Amino acid sequence: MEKKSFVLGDVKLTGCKGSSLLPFVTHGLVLRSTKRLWVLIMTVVEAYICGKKIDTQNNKSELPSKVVSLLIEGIAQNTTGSVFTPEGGGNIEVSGSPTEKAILQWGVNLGMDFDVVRAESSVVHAFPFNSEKKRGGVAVKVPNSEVHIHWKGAAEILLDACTSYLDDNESLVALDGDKVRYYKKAIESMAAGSLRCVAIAYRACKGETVPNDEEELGIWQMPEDDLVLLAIVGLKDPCRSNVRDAVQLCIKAGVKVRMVTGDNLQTARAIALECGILESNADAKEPNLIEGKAFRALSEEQRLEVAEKISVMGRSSPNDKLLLVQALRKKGHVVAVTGDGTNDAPALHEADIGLAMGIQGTEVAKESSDIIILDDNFASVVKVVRWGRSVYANIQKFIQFQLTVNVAALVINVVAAISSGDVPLNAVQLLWVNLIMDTLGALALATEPPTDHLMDRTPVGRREPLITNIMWRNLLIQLLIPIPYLCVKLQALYQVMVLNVLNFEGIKILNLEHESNEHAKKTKNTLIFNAFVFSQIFNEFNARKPDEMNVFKGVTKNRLFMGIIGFTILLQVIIIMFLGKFTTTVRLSWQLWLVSVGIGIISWPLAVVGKLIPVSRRPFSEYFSSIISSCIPSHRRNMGGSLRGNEEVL
Ligand SMILES: Nc1ncnc2c1ncn2[C@@H]1O[C@H](COP(=O)(O)OP(=O)(O)OP(=O)(O)O)[C@@H](O)[C@H]1O
Ligand SMILES: [Ca+2]
Repeated sequence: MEKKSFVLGDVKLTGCKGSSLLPFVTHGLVLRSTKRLWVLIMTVVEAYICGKKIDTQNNKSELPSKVVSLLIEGIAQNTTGSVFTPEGGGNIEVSGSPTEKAILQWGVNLGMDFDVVRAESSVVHAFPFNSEKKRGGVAVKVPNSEVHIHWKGAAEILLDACTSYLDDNESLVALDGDKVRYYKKAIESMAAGSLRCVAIAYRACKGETVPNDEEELGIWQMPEDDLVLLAIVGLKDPCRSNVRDAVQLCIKAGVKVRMVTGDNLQTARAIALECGILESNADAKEPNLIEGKAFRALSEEQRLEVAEKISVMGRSSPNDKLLLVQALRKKGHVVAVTGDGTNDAPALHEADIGLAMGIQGTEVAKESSDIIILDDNFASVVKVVRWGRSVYANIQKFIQFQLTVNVAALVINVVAAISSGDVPLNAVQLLWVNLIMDTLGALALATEPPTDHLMDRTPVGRREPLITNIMWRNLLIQLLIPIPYLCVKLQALYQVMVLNVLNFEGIKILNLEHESNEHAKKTKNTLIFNAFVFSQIFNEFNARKPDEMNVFKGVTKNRLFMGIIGFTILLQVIIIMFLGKFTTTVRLSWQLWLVSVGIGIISWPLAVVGKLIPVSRRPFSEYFSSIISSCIPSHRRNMGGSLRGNEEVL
């Protein structure tokens, strides 16, 4: 099935789970299952070869040639990247994943001529890098009819499979306890410095031990023990400068950022501290910081318990990422996952929102995601949250506006019809009112650009109602405008209220007694209609900011909104002044125009008063449910489950 997609700044939304975009964007939590959103170009900055640390800038001269040639062979053959030398000279170009590129570039610095080295031996079998095993390898046939098995992978894992190393004199030395401790310490110190550690090892086999025919080769397990350690390198992932700020913005917006990576726990910890995911060293301990293996070993209940506390998971497998997403979703969280590799696909798919990376992301990752981050930058995730919240808030604004208009019109007409058999707002007028609120209102309110205020809000829970208590309060307060009119209709308090003037007494006060009864009634109804429309026009400003006092903030920047308000007023004037026949209205004097606008503008101070009334965070619907469930025993039984469900979310 072809996915619809559209590009929004640096993100591209793909339409397979489009509806799930809304919940995420308002609340939730970003779980990065890749470090790539964080970093720029990786480079090898530390290396341990021949049992000692070497200078990565000037390492060629101090190394024995056999070690260099084996390393170069491994780097050139055991890679998914490549090196391109432009014809006629110029800088060489390396391609591949960031890790591959860094290692290839280091190989070039060691004197590797990529094409020449690859032509010298032939690959007989390959085991592509695998996130589960954290290593990748090739078997290459070398000219002396030997087969070299080259492995490259997570340092401490590969180190465990090594039994010897080549020393300065090119002789094979057994890896004794001291040397293993030395290497482990080196890995720890590199990881603490936020370096990604990769080991390169090899093993020589006799040609006869490798199967010849294709079929046998297909099922052949390349030897992965008794390896000779060639090098351990530390790759630096420089953090993008804006990542820390973006993480802080997420935290402020109530979005918890977690890092789940295949990297070593210490590397992950150092990077998390650098990016602000972990605030201090005190934070960096279990269960905030956990290894994939430990998380995997927990029972399902235990996983549910610790999942919420986890900030960083290191050495995770693709399945750990999936388990964490599942646990968090079970806990009622809305989960967004970022990922690049094929290994991230299950987690991306399982998440409420999957965000794949546009540049580094594999096709599989992109296919499993809802949003593609075109610039591979975490700051764009913040943009997604901002825009998503804005869409959600705009829908809420529109709903509130529509409800106010509809309920007000309905109440006016129903009460009037019941009390006097006469409807002040006729069908054509209601059609016009509908046009204002449906088409023009939607255009005006739904196009409000995102504001910083959106990022200060707390997230909206998965089961929170779309119409919040604040919206109900704003709606009810606006209904106070037609109340005087209704009171008159109901023959109560008619002396004091504004719209009173417009009905029974209105004809007298508006000096319409000398006019024909029919004309006087039409003038009164026109005034009601005009005042009603102006109330809605002014209320459209209130609808922009349901929870802020200053409803005019940034209004001039939204040209479309201003244009629509102007256009609506213009159309209203045209209707009243020239299209009376059509809407059964009459022309109004300037005094009555002032009265209409005056009544309409009451909507502004009313909204301010309304916002001073505090509302509870608990949805009104829940109060009703509890009242009903306490009254009806059977209802209580039925509601039990869902109420408990809600409590868990809150
Ligand atoms: N091309 C590679 N060759 C060998 N080892 C690699 C390679 N890429 C990564 N590794 C090793 O595997 C670890 C990362 O594993 P994995 O790719 O599963 O993690 P990830 O979370 O997907 O990482 P990323 O942040 O790069 O997306 C690294 O710490 C490194 O030691
Ligand atoms: Ca990855």
